[in-house]
Amino acid sequence: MMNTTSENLTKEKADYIYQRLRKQITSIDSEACPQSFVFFVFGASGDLAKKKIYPTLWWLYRDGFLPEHICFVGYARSQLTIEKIFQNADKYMKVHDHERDLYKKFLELNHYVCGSYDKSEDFDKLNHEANKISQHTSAHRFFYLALPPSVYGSVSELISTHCRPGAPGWVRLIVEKPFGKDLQSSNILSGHLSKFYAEEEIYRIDHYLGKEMVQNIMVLRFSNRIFSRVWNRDSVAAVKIIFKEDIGTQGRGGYFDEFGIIRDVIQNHLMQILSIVAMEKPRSTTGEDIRDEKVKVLRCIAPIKSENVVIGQYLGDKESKDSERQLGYLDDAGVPKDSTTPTYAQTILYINNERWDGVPFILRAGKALNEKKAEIRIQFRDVPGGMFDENGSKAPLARDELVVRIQPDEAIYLKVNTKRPGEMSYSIEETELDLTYNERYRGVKLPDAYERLILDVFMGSRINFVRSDELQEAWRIVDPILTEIDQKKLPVVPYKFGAAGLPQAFDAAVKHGYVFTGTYVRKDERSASVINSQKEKEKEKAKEKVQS
Ligand SMILES: NC(=O)C1=CN([C@@H]2O[C@H](COP(=O)(O)OP(=O)(O)OC[C@H]3O[C@@H](n4cnc5c(N)ncnc54)[C@H](OP(=O)(O)O)[C@@H]3O)[C@@H](O)[C@H]2O)C=CC1
Ligand SMILES: O=C1O[C@H](COP(=O)(O)O)[C@@H](O)[C@H](O)[C@H]1O
Repeated sequence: MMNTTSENLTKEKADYIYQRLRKQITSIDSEACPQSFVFFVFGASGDLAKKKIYPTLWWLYRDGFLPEHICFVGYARSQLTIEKIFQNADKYMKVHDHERDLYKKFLELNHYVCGSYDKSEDFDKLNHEANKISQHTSAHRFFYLALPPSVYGSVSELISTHCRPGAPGWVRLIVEKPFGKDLQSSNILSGHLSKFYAEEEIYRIDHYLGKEMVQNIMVLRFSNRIFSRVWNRDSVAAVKIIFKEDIGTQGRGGYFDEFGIIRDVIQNHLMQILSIVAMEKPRSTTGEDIRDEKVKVLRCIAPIKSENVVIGQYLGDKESKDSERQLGYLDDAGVPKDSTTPTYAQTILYINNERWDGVPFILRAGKALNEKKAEIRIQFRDVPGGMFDENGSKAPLARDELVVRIQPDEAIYLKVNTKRPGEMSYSIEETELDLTYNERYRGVKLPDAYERLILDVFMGSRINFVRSDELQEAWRIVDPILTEIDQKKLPVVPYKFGAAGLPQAFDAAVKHGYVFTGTYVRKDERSASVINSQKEKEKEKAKEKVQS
C-alpha cells in the first residue's frame, strides 16, 4: 500500500467503487431502463454550489466515479447561464492542463434552469427540461438543496409533486444543514419532509461525517484492543472536542446571526463526533446498526445546563495589519449592531450511562481565533501511586492523552511519558507515539468530505448521513440553552480576533477535570524550536565574530 502512488490508488478505488455502483444500479434497475441519472443542484448560483458542490461533481466525474449516463441541472432564481456559474466556480475547480478535454466534456453535461422556489409552473418547466436533457422520463434523480433553510419546505414539496421520475426511476434528496433552528422547527421540517419522502429517500448531510479522521474513529476504537479496554470512565478523565477557525463570518453574518455557533457547529458537527466517540460497538458497519448506536448514546445526555456553558463574541483587533482581523463580528454588514449572537461557545455535557458516568465531554467551537484546527482529545486519568521524583518532589506526571487531529494535517498521536534520553536518573519527558498522515501516508490523496458523501449518495449508503431521530436528540440536548441564549440570559464575553480562546472556558474545563499542564510540545513544534534556537545561536555567533 505504501508504495502505491496516489494516482494508482485513486484509480484502483475508482474502479472498485464504480464496479460496486454499477452492480448495485443493475440490481435495482430492470433490463428495460437504461442507467440514466440527473443530478439537480438547487441554489446553483450560491456559495456552497460554487465552492463545494460543482467542484466535487467535477472531481468525481474526472476520477471515473460517476455513471456514464449522467447530466447535471443547476436551478436558482438568478438570471444566469451555466457558463457564468462555471466562471464563478473556476478557481475552486482545480482543473489541470492535461484535464482540459475531459473538463470540456463535463461542462457539456451541465445545464441551468432559472425559476422560483415556490411556483408549481416553474417546477413543471424544470421537470420538462430535465426530461428533455436526459432524454428519459424515468432517469434516477438526485436533488441537492444548497439553499437557505427558509425555502426547504416549498422546494422539497414542489420537487416531490412535480419532478419525480416515472417508474422505475428513484429520487434521493440531499438536504444541507441547518436542519431547523431548534427542536420544534426541526420536527416541523422532518414532519414536512416525511409527508413527501420516505426516510430512505432523504440524505441529511453533515460534512464532518465525510472527513477522513472522523471516519477513522470507529476503526481506531473497535479494531484495537489497547483502546477498547480503556475507553471508559475507569481510564478516561475527560474528552475534549474542539473546532477552531481563524476566519470571521466573512460576509456570511446575515445567515450566521440567526443561528450562532452552537447551531452552526456544535449541535451538528461536534455532536456527531461525540456520538461516534462515545457510542457502544455497533453490531456491524452495515444498515442501521451504526446510526442506532449513535442515537442510543445521545439519548443518555441530559440537556445542557447554563452553568456549563461559556459564550463569546469576537471584536476586531485594531492593531492587526490584516484588514479582516481588524473587523469585529458586529462590523459584518449582515449583522445587527446590537447582536449578542455567540461566535464562540463551550458546552460541557455528561453521558449518563455505565461507560461514561461522570466523564465531562467538553465541546468547544469558535470563529476568529488564532488558528484553524479541529481535534478530539481523550485525556486519561492520573497514574496512581507516584514513584518518580521530579526535581526532588513526587509531582503528578503529565496525563496520557490520545489526540485525533481532524484537520489540518491529519494525525493521531498518543502523548506518553518516557525516560529523558541519555540521562542517568529516572527523569521524565513527555513525548508522543505519532501517526502523522503526511509522513506515514505520503502521496496518498485523501478525498474531500463532500466527495465521499456525494459518492455515498450515489451508492445509496446512508450510514454517514443524519437520521431524523439522531437529529431530534441533538436538538433536545441544546434546545433549552439556545432559548436562554436567544433570550439574552447568558453573558457574552468579548474576545479579540486572533485569541486562543476564552479564559473562562479554559477555567471551566479545568474545574470539570480536564488537566492542562502546558508543558507538552509536539514533535514538529519541538524540532521547529530546536531549529530556531540553533539559528538564533548561529546568528549570535556571527554577530560576535563581526564585533570581534
Ligand atoms: N457556504 C458554505 O460554506 C456552507 C453552506 N452550508 C449550507 O448550505 C446551504 C446553502 O448555503 P450557501 O450556498 O452558503 O447559501 P447562499 O446564501 O449562497 O444561498 C444559495 C442560493 O439560494 C438563494 N437564496 C439566497 N437567499 C435566499 C432567500 N432568502 N430566499 C430564497 N432564496 C435565497 C440564492 O439563489 P437565487 O437568488 O439565485 O435563487 C443563493 O444563490 C445553507 O443551508 C447553508 O447553511 C453548509 C455548510 C457550509
Ligand atoms: O458547516 C460549517 O462548517 C464550516 C467549516 O467547515 P470545514 O470543513 O472548513 O471545517 C464553517 O466555516 C461554517 O460556519 C459552518 O456552517
